[in-house]
Amino acid sequence: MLSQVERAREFVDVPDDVYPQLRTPERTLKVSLPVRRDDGSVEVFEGYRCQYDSARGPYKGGIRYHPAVSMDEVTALAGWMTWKSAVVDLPFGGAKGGVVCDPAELSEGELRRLTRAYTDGVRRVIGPDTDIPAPDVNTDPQTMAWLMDTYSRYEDHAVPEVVTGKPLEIGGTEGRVEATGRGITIVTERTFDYLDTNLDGASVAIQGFGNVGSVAARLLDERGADVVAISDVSGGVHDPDGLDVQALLDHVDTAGYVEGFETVAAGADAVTNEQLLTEDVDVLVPAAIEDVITEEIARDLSADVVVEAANGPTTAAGDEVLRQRDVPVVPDILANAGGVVVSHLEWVQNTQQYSWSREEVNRDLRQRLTRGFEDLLDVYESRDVPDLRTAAYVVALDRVAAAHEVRGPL
Ligand SMILES: NC(=O)C1=CN([C@@H]2O[C@H](COP(=O)(O)OP(=O)(O)OC[C@H]3O[C@@H](n4cnc5c(N)ncnc54)[C@H](OP(=O)(O)O)[C@@H]3O)[C@@H](O)[C@H]2O)C=CC1
Ligand SMILES: O=C(O)CCC(=O)C(=O)O
Repeated sequence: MLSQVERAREFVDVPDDVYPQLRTPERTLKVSLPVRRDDGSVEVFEGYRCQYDSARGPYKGGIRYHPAVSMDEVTALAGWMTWKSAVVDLPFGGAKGGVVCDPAELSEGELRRLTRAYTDGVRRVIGPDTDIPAPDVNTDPQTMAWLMDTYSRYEDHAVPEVVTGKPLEIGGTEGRVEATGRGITIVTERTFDYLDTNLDGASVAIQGFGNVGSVAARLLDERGADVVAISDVSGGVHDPDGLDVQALLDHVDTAGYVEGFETVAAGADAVTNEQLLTEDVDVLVPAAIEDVITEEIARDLSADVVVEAANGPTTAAGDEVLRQRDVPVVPDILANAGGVVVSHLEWVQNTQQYSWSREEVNRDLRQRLTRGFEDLLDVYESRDVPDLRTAAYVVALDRVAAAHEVRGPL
């Protein structure tokens, strides 16, 4: 993350006394979370909340449950949230949280108690005007409902605006569950317009079939693209004539994993995650975890365009190879910003006790992502920046640095 900011700095006039403040998070809280397991024993989990920068507004960012969560990971993710909010011009700073755990090994009751323990642990640093969490990997509207409920118990009244991505029944917004995947579709359309090519019939490979990957697959398919490869942690499936996305959704609903779809779908073959990432397709959409496009994968990558749905899917070395090979990469901080754009609408609705329709939400999402894309292209075309990622960081760094500067010297 710092190398990306460093590269953008060559093109932005960031005052010397502001830049050091952008290189480290403002605060990181580490919490120990005692949770009663279903067998009566107590296990202590480790959780984090990193608040990276708040110059432009309250901290904002998701919470992840995953075995690989660490302080370094949440710090990088919180930094990316800062640049993401800025590139689409939301009045937010950046944060991220996480718990080191394997949710597949926890029952619903254990997940609820873990979420309550996490909320107890971080409740003094989060709040509707200070830091507003949301879903990320392995967390969902139900997780957000438990968080909202636990936080509200301390306040003696309901505080829906402390968290976004909630169920509709407690102040969630229409369109948030689909927002990130819908945003990927909007950004992919805009990329094809820019490259003067047609998305109809374009082949797409998607790594990750969770919230973001599955919605992107469904909407890209509806939009006329051919989704030819999809994977999750179990492996992937490939069909050169296009997968039946709805049938795969049904299969995952019953079987739990993508694996095995090739045995029930005519024309589909099993592929590994590595094979999927190097498929010869028009668009590759990494929508799972960080660091999957390594230097080696980048050398073998055959896609014409990469649209980064995951946060940080490309390593610094992989990025360098793609830059040298002139493979256009639509960077995560713009491509997957649809989630936080609609989270912002949810937060505004909650603070104003108002609600917008799904059509209004989707219209705002399209407008804001399109404007973000235009801002990025303005920089890309008018300044001598090497790639779209650097252009996005120039837009974001400019805005965050300006906020620090106008708030005055130390
Ligand atoms: N949710 C949101 O609104 C936003 C999410 N993002 C980013 O998008 C990415 C996906 O998030 P989201 O869809 O919410 O998460 P989910 O937990 O809903 O889905 C994650 C998907 O990735 C798969 N996966 C996990 N590990 C691997 C692996 N090693 N190889 C291949 N696939 C793997 C999972 O498989 P399985 O289910 O089998 O474990 C699952 O299909 C993350 O990088 C997240 O930070 C970005 C912006 C907003
Ligand atoms: O909706 C949000 O507030 C943030 C979602 C998120 O964690 C992300 O964009 O990476």
